[in-house]
Amino acid sequence: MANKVVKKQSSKSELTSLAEKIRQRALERLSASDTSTKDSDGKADEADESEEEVEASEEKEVEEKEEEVEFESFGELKLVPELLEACATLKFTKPTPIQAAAIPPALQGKDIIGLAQTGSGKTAAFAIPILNQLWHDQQPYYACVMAPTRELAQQIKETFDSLGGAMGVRSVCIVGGMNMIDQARDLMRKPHVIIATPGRLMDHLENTKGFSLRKLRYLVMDEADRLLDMEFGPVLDRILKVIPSQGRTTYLFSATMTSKIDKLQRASLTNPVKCAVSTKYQTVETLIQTLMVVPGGLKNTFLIYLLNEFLGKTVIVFTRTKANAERISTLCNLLEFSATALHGDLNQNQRTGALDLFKAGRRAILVATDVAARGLDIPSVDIVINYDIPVDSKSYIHRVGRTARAGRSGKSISLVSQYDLELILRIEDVLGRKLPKESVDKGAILALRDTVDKANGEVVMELNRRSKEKAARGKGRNHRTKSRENMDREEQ
Ligand SMILES: Nc1ncnc2c1ncn2[C@@H]1O[C@H](COP(=O)(O)OP(=O)(O)OP(=O)(O)O)[C@@H](O)[C@H]1O
Repeated sequence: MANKVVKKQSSKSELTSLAEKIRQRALERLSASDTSTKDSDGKADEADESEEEVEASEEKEVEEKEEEVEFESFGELKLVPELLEACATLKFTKPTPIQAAAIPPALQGKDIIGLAQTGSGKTAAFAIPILNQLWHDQQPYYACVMAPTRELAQQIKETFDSLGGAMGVRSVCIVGGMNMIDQARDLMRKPHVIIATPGRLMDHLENTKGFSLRKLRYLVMDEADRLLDMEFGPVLDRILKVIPSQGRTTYLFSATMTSKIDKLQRASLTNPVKCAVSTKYQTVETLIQTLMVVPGGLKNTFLIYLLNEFLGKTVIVFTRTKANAERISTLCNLLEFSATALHGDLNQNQRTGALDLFKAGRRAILVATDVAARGLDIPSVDIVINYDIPVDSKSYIHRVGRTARAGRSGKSISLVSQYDLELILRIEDVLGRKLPKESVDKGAILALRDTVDKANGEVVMELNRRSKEKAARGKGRNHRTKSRENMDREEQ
């Protein structure tokens, strides 16, 4: 954990001195014109990174698996010894409920729709049956897993590697933002499992000689509802055209799943079994969710107040826009809360670097857009703060699901301004309950306000300056690659 300069305060005099300290530090740093701890392009893009609205219609389309089966150990699932060993090494003692529900029908060769809460072990629920089959029938390009973001694809690869390493499984991660030629070389090494974002996978299917998925046996869509959305749909349709429909097993997994028949048809499932472990869109019991009503113009101050309250904890702050993520992260650093940003305006090395810094505990705060909302498994996230309320409820579920994972506890706080009331009501509706309000120390807020506002003003000016510089540098540059890169829509 990065060194802490601010301590949790309570009395009024202490608060004033806290504000004074922060102000002092801000002034010192501003005069040194150093407003960020990392390289950033400061692009002021207000593009909305949210997902589409939750589907209201509940159409019945697949057979549901009713009975809940409990297994005391993975041994009862009759897996190959190498997989049992890997589970033991990973300290997976018994299957989680989604694993207990999905693995048996998957081992029988069924198509699966897996629906379970965030952090409940869905990755292993689809990786284990694939690896078990692969052991009996080791072939190149055996399975392909698609994920909506690069970071999630990388994480899924790590799960396949740790579960399949002992049986010699080779996997490759094919995502946007990385070198095509290196990836083509990796593909030529005939890996068994390909984990990919859709745009880049399509690129290789079209352009990499000798690479095809004609013999593919398993197709997995993780965060399937997102992949089946409009934005990925056309690329997905093209991918599905060039992989076999006969003899292919398909798994769809997510914590929130579309129930629209046309979308599910896009995935070309054959008599799927729906393994739904909890009812729709539930969050885990170990997660405490609250909200904080924030008067207009005080959002930044409330955020800094909260970060100070949670000093020493690991926090993800979610924003709706890339520009906000960059601004908040810079603001935090200026006020000496160690933060890093993760959003689609960063190049892939910066994105990977940011996540690694956070995972390693070298930054206590990750300020991210929804690019980090789905799937990322960082076990030590204590708190999720919604700086901006997501415009759809699904996104809320995925964001708060970054904490309280695998049975741990966690907390989420949503900052609600007068503009967000409707959004929060919709979220509460989906959750089926009201979110309790956090109390706030008004004295602390008042004491912090000037310092935070001033620092924020400086940050905005600095980011604008960088943005102009970048625009000037970028003028006349060739943007040929842009349209293709845009197919990895997680960047948007
Ligand atoms: N059987 C098990 N026993 C103990 N821990 C497990 C087991 N299966 C998975 N885990 C751990 O639980 C954590 C969450 O798993 P995973 O990332 O697959 O969740 P998820 O359901 O995909 O979440 P999300 O919906 O957010 O993507 C991981 O750290 C994983 O290693």
